[in-house]
Amino acid sequence: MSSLVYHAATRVLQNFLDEKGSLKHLVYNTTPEAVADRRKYIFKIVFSTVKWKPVLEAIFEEVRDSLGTERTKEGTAADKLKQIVSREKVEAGAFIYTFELLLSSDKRGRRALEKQISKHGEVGRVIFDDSVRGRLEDAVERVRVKKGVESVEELISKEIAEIDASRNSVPVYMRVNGLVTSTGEFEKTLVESKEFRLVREEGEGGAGAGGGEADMDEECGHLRDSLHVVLRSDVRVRPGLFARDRDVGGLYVFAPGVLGMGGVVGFGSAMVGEMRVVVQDKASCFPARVLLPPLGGKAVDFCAAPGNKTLQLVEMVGEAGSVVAFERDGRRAGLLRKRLLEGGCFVEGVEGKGKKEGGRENGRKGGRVRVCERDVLGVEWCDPVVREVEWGLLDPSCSGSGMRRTVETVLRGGGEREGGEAGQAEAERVSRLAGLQLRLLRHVAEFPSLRVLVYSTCSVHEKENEEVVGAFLRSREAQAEGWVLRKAGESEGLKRKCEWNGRVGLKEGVGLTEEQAESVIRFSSEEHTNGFFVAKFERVGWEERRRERLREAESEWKRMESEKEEKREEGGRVGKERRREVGGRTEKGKSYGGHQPFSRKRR
Ligand SMILES: C[S@@+](CC[C@H](N)C(=O)[O-])C[C@H]1O[C@@H](n2cnc3c(N)ncnc32)[C@H](O)[C@@H]1O
Repeated sequence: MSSLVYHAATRVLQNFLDEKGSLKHLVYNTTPEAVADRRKYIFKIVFSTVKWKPVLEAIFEEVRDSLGTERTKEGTAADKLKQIVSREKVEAGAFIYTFELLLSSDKRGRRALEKQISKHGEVGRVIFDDSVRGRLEDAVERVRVKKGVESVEELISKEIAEIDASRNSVPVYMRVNGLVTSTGEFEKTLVESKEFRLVREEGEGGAGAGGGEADMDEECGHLRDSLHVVLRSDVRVRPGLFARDRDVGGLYVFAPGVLGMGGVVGFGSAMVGEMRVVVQDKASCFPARVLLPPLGGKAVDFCAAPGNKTLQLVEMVGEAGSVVAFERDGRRAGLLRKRLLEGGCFVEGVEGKGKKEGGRENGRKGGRVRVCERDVLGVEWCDPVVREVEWGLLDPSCSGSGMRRTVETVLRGGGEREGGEAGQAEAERVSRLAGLQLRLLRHVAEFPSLRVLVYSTCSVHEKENEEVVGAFLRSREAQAEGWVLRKAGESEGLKRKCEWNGRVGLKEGVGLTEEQAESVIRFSSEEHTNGFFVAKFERVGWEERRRERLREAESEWKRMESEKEEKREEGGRVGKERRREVGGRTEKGKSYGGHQPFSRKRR
């Protein structure tokens, strides 16, 4: 194993511990080209080390305690080990080398390191030094005894072990990006590769070589239930199975684990890399499908990054339509632009794949998209950028409580936190988020042309879902503008009427009537998706309101613009007078009595 692999793994782990990104992102986007073909292995090393980090910390503590009372001779391996484990933040390399030496079940790494340890950094050399190895092994034994477990394997916390085991028990969803390819082409590519076979429901047509006896699950008697067949299939067997999703057009279901450890196997790396398909949970595909902006429509994604739903909207409105995508976070807005360009969009004001020589757009099938790096709450209702938009999608920041937990999130402290102080902090966070979600809904409800608005979260908390919807419907803005709740599951954008909404367990008093509570869609693991929520609002009497509101918007915008202009002029005049007062010189640190000579536009 080349030392480059371990250097890269150490850097990835350090960046992960410094919260610079997810493991996958760091491994696949920040490691040098020289180790490109070893990335899967690097991911494995770092992922396993992260998983064992609590145990490694306990081992370091033991070593610290035993060496702390010992007078080690300066410059010896024992003395250096003492320094390594005593640092306030133990460096990433110490975790990786100790993991390989003591805990990894795959002994190849350890053997390779033993042979070539001189090529590694000081931390690696110290940990693999024969004179300290015994101390480390003793420390593991003491940790095991303290925890009262039989074997080293049992040291991993039950929680992490469970999550690790469940990682592969949910399907993988891939949505065909119609801006770059088509469902027919996608199916054909997969089937012709002989790597995959399409499992079809009875009466379903299309490309592929499915159907027949193999589509039956004899064990449980489910016949031609494609989701079921795919879910139960073995990801290691070729050809693998995949199926069309029954609710969302262009969405495909693959067996759990089809995305290899950290990477995408075979066909996927190219397809995902070229954004011909987007790995997107089924529930997260619903908001855009429920909104269903028509061809030529003017849509808006109020909280857009990283852009999965924006891509859907751009495809739906087609060449004659347009999409405005807001994102308040600069870094995420950059990511949004990049993904939209790579996903085949024509992004206004940005050169990229969307444009071809001679100014013609390259294979463009979708509408233009304008990325606005702005906080939606700072966008005036009469601002021309939103004045014409009719189809709105609001997918704001939320607690993410519906997202499946991963080893990474648990180790970062993002596990389920109920009760105690952590529970209290989480409850406060959810309340704060719910407040922001409601503010956003009330704010965008006044945009003059908006006729349909879809609200979604990846939360399972009623506080962020039903309660926000109820409070919005009772708000002054919703009442004045005529917003009402519609049945989200009956949208024509779905392949079939969606009647499951997981009402079970819904607490009383969330502020919705029985009928309203049945109009929203709640996803849970029972639907083989992440926890998710979708509500659809429509503006009653939209056509008449729109004309009137547009007139008001135009004159209000003019008034605001001229007020701003007056202020600018006034600022300039006062500034000149002040300068005259101080003899034409601007003195450093001089206060102008709190007056700002040049007012900044509110954002
Ligand atoms: C849940 S994510 C959106 C995911 C996105 N819809 C997708 O499917 O890829 C929420 C995003 O909205 C952004 N956001 C939150 N509040 C915002 C606001 N007031 N104005 C603009 N963007 C906002 C966040 O920075 C974050 O990137």
